[in-house]
Amino acid sequence: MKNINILKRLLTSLLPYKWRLTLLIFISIFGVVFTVAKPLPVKIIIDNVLLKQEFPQFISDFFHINNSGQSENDLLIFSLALMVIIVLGEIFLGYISFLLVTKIGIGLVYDLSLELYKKFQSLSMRFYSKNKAGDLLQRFNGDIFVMYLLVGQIVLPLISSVLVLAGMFFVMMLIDTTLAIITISVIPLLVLALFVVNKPMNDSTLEQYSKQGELSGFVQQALVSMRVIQTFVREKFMLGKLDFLALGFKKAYFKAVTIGETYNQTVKLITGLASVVLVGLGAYKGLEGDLSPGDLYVFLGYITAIYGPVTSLSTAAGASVSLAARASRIYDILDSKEEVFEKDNSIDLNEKSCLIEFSDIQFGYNRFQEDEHCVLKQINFKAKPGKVTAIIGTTGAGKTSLISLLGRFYEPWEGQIKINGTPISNFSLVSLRSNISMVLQDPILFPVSIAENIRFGNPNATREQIEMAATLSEAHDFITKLPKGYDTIVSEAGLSLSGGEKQRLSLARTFVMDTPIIVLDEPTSSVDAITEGRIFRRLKDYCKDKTVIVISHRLSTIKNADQILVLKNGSISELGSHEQLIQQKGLYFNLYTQQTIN
Ligand SMILES: Nc1ncnc2c1ncn2[C@@H]1O[C@H](COP(=O)(O)OP(=O)(O)OP(=O)(O)O)[C@@H](O)[C@H]1O
Repeated sequence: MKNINILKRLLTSLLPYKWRLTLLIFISIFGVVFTVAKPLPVKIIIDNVLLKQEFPQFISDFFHINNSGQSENDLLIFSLALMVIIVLGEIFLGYISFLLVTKIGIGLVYDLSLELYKKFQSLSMRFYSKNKAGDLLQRFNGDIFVMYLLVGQIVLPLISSVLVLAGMFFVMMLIDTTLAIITISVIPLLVLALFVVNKPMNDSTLEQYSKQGELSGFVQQALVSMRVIQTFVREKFMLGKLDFLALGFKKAYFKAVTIGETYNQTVKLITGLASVVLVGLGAYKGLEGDLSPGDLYVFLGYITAIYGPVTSLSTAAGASVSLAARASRIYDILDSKEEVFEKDNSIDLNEKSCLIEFSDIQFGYNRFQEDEHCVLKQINFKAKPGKVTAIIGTTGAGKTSLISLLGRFYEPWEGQIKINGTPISNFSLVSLRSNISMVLQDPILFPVSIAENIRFGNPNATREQIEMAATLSEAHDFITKLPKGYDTIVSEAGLSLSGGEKQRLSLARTFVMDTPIIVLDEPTSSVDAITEGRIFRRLKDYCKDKTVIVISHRLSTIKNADQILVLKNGSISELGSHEQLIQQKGLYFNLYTQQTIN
């Protein structure tokens, strides 16, 4: 049932192509006429030219041929001309329908790629913590391409095979009813075979592609972590893991192919045996004089030809099972619930200065699941414009989780975050996020030029603005020393740059955005203390009226912040200025004294 629903959904995706599809169906109908008419010229040559039989009355009437005066030569030429027309017609229609099928098929792949990528961009971070990038890539690159087969291997063969079978059945009924019925009785047997094999074929195809996804996910992860693998000398260990996954894929692949091929061969067996019965019966009827040699030729021609549409019908049925299985992997993503969504009447955030207010925030990652636990509890604080709010705390205290809520990458379980008194859920996501520049812990760069990497924060930034942002983040000097300066291409995952250089580029990308809210999550953890000091001094000037939230483990960096928020096990344990917190002699005091001694 599930497969039928998926196929229905696939078919509705053909709606934008209805006119091309209609043209394709018309071409198929013409094609059927040619296929069905194929043995007829030879039948005329055998029966009416060689054996000099008369045409049946209805044919003579239809073609206005006078039976008594028919000339063998004319008939021969007519039949040969008919043969040439049939060959040319088949070639022409085959070519046009191939082009149409390709155009529709590749169009479907294009449509779905856009839809899927759009969905990828709308899904929250929770989705990405649950799904491996490699498997998603496999679905995007591999599974989407099955759409290409929808028209070429399912819709078109189904239509043309049914039409060809109906046409042949009609002509066969005119010649011999018994043989026609035996020929058509093959179809229920094929349906039975498909019914038996449907579930195992579906399950094994799904397993095959999910194993392939796991394997490519592992390889992708290994490729970006090659340095760690080599540093820890874990090549053998990783090879063992790959071997395990590859073996799983090998087994699943073999199982899926075996089931598919068993079905194909069963189809061949059924149609092959039916052909033997038909040839035997036809020849017997020919001997008895119930079939003319020309009719027998037509029958034999159809028996061999009928194998084609019947096989393609059953192949189409088999392909639809595998297509449904792979399409379900795509629909699973398209149907994933967007945890963070916009209200219909969302408004734009359009303020020069922003007062951020966290009220009674409760949050955790795996709500309503076995491992549900609260990561943030009763968070209440305000971050004012023109002021720097620093967040510190032990590892895993919930600092990154806290700022993720501000950009609505996750939704809080309870409580509200407001900007200038309006809940952030009232703002459109685009406007909310375009007002926040965020430097994340892991500076991710793209394999494009340095200038393009910085411009990612603001596509309209001029070269001058890019260089200013780079100066602000202490990146300008090292960039100008690179062979091509700002036009140097950052290699895959930024491997050719040091950690500190990547962080400074990431900061420049943020500064070029020029937003009223700036969030920095350990932005300078890999930068030396002197450079870091210079960056923060510049930052203070730059952020004069901006609301800045900064997370850092280096207390020397944040001791000048206007307020410091100390997180402990997901709750705010201390809040105040450096001097106030030192006087409290709590966690901040301990951490600060420890770092100063070190
Ligand atoms: N995507 C996630 N899914 C489930 N749990 C998560 C996820 N991200 C973080 N956590 C958990 O939430 C808790 C808080 O993590 P968070 O990253 O916010 O801490 P942090 O204070 O920023 O730590 P650090 O200083 O190490 O960066 C941790 O227990 C962490 O394991």
